[in-house]
Amino acid sequence: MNDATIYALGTATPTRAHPGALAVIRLSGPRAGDALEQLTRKSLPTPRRMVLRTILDPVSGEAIDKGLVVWFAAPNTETGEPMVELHLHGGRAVVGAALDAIAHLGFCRLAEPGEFTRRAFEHGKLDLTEAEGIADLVAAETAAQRRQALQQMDGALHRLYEEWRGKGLRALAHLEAAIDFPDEDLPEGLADEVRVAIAGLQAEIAAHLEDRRGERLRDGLSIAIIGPPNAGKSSLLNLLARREAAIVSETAGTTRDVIEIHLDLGGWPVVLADTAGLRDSTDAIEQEGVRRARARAAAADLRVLVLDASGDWRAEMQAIIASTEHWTPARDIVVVNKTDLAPVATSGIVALSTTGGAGLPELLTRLEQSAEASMQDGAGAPPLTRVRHREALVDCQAALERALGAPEVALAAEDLRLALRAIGRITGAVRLDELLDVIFRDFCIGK
Ligand SMILES: Nc1nc2c(ncn2[C@@H]2O[C@H](COP(=O)(O)OP(=O)(O)OP(=O)(O)O)[C@@H](O)[C@H]2O)c(=O)[nH]1
Ligand SMILES: [K+]
Ligand SMILES: [Mg+2]
Repeated sequence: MNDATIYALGTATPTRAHPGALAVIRLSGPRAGDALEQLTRKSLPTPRRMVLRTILDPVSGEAIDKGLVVWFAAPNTETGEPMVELHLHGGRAVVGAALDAIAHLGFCRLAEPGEFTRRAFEHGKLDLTEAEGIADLVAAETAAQRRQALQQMDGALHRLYEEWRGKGLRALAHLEAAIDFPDEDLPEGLADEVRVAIAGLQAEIAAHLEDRRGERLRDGLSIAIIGPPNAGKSSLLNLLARREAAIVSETAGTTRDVIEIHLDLGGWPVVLADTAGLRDSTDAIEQEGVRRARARAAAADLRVLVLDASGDWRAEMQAIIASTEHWTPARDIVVVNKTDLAPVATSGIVALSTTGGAGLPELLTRLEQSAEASMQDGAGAPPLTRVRHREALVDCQAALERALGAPEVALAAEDLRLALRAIGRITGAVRLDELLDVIFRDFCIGK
């Protein structure tokens, strides 16, 4: 499959309304150099040097554009293969003719989605987590998402998972040695050493699984607006969204479904949810709304409780906090709304008026502080970012647990192998010959 030389437009597809000033077309594969020679009718330039060339159609000989081209010689390229970049003018006709010209060469094909990165992985230029980091970087919408993706692309997760795999491999090497070379002089207390190593690994993985920062950052921090009917929850959602996302009315019980909007809160991506007013109701539909509101409040990373300043807000606050699962006083925020009707001056709460906008700056500051605090739980180690990794690590933990409880060394070794295979699945690197290397390095058996 990698015999093919592939090509693709690397920049956005130009449209009539949005032609690009520039367009970059990339080629990768064994005949990328041939392609450049034939498209320019000149020999290859010095690698990694931009040179000005006229691009010609190989069939008609017609000049298509004049642009900067770069030749990258393998293996020191992004994919590990010979590569070419064509920096052209970004209009539709230029880009269309240039792509046609490459097709006319007869030995290149259009790249499939992600194929350049996949080739980089196959040539050992990056592991799967780094490849995923690239995808996340391209998809990043906020500053914090960009930082996390960049860290992952730079190998932060790769190094963490490889470190765990290294620890597991050493423990496995001890077990393998005990199985394969029972008469050899092995260090004493081997079983204990292995036990301690496995338990240590389990603890590290457990802490990593607990840490939700990475997933929050990729998917958005979940914030639920809750409170009694008519407190102004939907008004607050609309104020933060700067549009009429939810219906506002003086009828108590207006909102039924959970309504979500996406926000950038000081660089943190947020999914903000408006919910039904919490009260006992005989209306079956409203009851369902209240059930959903409570479920969302419990599942959210943060909660904003909105109360009506003109009512008995202190009593309502106490009742709702007491009945809300996972209410966290240090993070969750109490907003007393409609302060245009009844002023309040109480510390610890945010006094707001969604109609006049009073108190909005304070609320935004509190929200940003709470978001930042949630995102920084367990900061330091790079966070888990994907369900794929989480699932593999859960499998890994289960296998480690079985290994600890195994009645025989051979069974423990098998479970440990499965645990390592699960980690290897994350990075895409499971090679059995590595195990032998580790055995001989650690023990010098047969010397
Ligand atoms: N005076 C005043 N009225 C407000 C304020 N905020 C909201 N309201 C009004 O209060 C009423 C209820 O607002 P909503 O935003 O629908 O309240 P809600 O909490 O979403 O209500 P439900 O969805 O029914 O639970 C509307 O008539 C709003 O115009 C405020 O700050 N001051
Ligand atoms: K309402
Ligand atoms: Mg509402």
